Amino acid sequence: MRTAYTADQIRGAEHELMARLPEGTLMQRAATGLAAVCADLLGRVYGKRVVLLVGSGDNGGDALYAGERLARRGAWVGAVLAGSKTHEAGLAALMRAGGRVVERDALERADLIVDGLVGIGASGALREPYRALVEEANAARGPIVAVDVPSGVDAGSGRVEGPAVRARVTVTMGAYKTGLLVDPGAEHAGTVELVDIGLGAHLPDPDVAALTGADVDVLLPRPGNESDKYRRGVLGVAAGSDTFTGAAVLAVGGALRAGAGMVRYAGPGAPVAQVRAHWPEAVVTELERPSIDDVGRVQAWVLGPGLGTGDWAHEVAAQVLASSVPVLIDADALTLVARDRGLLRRPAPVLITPHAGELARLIRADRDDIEAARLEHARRAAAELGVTVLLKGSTTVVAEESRPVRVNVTGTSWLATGGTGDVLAGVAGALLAQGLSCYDAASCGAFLHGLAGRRAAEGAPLTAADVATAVPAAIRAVTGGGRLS
Ligand SMILES: NC(=O)C1=CN([C@@H]2O[C@H](COP(=O)(O)OP(=O)(O)OC[C@H]3O[C@@H](n4cnc5c(N)ncnc54)[C@H](OP(=O)(O)O)[C@@H]3O)[C@@H](O)[C@H]2O)[C@@H](O)CC1
Ligand SMILES: Nc1ncnc2c1ncn2[C@@H]1O[C@H](COP(=O)(O)OP(=O)(O)O)[C@@H](O)[C@H]1O
Ligand SMILES: [K+]
Repeated sequence: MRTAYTADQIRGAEHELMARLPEGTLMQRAATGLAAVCADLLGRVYGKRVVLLVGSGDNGGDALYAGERLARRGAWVGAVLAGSKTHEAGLAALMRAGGRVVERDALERADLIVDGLVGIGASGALREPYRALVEEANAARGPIVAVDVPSGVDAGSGRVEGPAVRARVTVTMGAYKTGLLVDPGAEHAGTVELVDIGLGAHLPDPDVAALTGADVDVLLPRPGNESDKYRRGVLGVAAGSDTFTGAAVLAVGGALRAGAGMVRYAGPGAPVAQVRAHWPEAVVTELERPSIDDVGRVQAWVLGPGLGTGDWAHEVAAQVLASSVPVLIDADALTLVARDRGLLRRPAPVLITPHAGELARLIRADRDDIEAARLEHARRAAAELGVTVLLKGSTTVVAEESRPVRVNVTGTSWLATGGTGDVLAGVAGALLAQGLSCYDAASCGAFLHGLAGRRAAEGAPLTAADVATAVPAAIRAVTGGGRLS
């Protein structure tokens, strides 16, 4: 599990640790790690031009001491002093090592730029002259190494207001910051390198967590000798309408590929014909009226992709939600629930899988605000609605009350194409039916879906059906393949 923390949590841990160590120890550890990453990126250090952007706080101090180390190895190191004050001891150390203070035009010819403008001490959008410096650094030819967080990215949320550094690498001190895992911050951070400064034992429960392949391996259910199709978990899918048939096909496909023992599909005539044609494996019930009485027993439901939002759909949704098993609510069913929140009052667990637009309707927020502050809104929705929330988009996040938000680190922007969300609903629904909690089904589902997306795309467009096809390969990749139980 990769864990991440807010700026306040990091500051608290640093405070505790600093009290036990000689002054300046942590900054020296940070600078050593930072200089090592810079040296790796430069290849040969001797003779290279390194420009440090130095703000008024300790983030600038880290940059200056790393600059000192690079200057001692023969680099030409120039510091652009941007703040109202400068870390004096750091600047003196750089000077002693042969570094110098330079003007901003040195950025143009830099082989490497070190962004030490602001770290976890920043508040709000960058002010001048930092803004202009960031824009010049982003436009320069040399790669940028950001110290702790890219300046302009809010360390605690990943929020970006105004200009922000676009780093090749971010060298982060002591622990990951939440803003490095969540877009738009994550996108600005480039590759994140963690420098161990000894914070570990002083850190509280994390703010957010990201599953790794090994975590998903542990959580994924596998059939054993005692398994049969019913015990593995039967998923009901209430999706599709005479207008939207594809969503049903894709959701059922995702579920079959993600290990459901059986999938029972229920819908009207047109999607029934399509599901039958694509998936002879599914057990299909054609609904003559909006009733799920004849569908048979299931351990979980996926409700909503392509379902429509009229009276028929409302009645199907009400019946599915009146059942006593977990329900994943997606797409059109989210619209129904936004209109009639009473549908969510049920004793069994609910997982909702909105994109930002759908969540905006559900919690009456602005879509752009949600995109800009995904964590905050996913948390708010989980608390307000009393459900588990999987918020889709460039960074998918899973929120449930009293648990750290899980951030998904797989995925690719090639997934931004019609129907991939229906596949995700099927995948996560199949995991629910196999007994995972909403929290685990959502986060493992997002992980596998993202991995399947990457495998299906490999740098080129994909279709939603390709993503479903690639799900078993994604599962094999995390489980090591072939293990029997
Ligand atoms: N503590 C530790 O043990 C360790 C800490 N470490 C390092 O220290 C960093 C934290 O240092 P920090 O607390 O000094 O804050 P920091 O991020 O440098 O910025 C603060 C200054 O920036 C300014 N400023 C703020 N907002 C602004 C804005 N919007 N636009 C423009 N300016 C703005 C404001 O200055 P002022 O406006 O007063 O001039 C403020 O005083 C941390 O990220 C890590 O790199 C490591 O060495 C490991 C050990
Ligand atoms: N820019 C992006 N980067 C990564 N993944 C994305 C991006 N945009 C969308 N996705 C993913 O693609 C899927 C789209 O789902 P959704 O919006 O429900 O589409 P649809 O309704 O067409 O199925 C989600 O899993 C989402 O996380
Ligand atoms: K920085």
